[in-house]
Amino acid sequence: MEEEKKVSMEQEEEEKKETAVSDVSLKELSKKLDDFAKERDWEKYHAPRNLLLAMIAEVGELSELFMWKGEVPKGLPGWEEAEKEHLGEELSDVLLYLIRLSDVCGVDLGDAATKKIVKNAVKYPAPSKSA
Ligand SMILES: Nc1ccn([C@H]2C[C@H](O)[C@@H](COP(=O)(O)OP(=O)(O)OP(=O)(O)O)O2)c(=O)n1
Repeated sequence: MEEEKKVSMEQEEEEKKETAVSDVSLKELSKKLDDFAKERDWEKYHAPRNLLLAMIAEVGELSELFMWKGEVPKGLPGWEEAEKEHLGEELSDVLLYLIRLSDVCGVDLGDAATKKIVKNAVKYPAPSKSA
């Protein structure tokens, strides 16, 4: 009985790992990054300039994946699954450092980005469709 319970818990854990977490918020990620830094006593390293440089280094790693490939069509046809997985990791590193940087600078990134989209729309109005 106990053994069955253990097996089903293990199955549950495996399923959890495979389920995509696509609707996570910036706030949730920010909290996870804060916990990650606190648990390792890494807050002292997470100063704004360090985080900015770390993010730029990750942008370099992201660029390497596209280097010398010529133009890459949308959807990345022909890329192997492993390459796409690697791309996801590099994109995540950039995003995570950006979120952490915003956080330690006291910027609410979700709010700032939402306001910026509105500002962009005012600066670049869409052409009127009624003409
Ligand atoms: N001081 C640190 C070091 C790492 N990380 C986290 C944020 C990034 O998501 C990831 C970066 O880890 P690595 O520096 O090991 O970089 P990579 O994962 O890209 O490994 P590699 O450079 O070996 O490919 O870890 C962090 O928060 N603070």
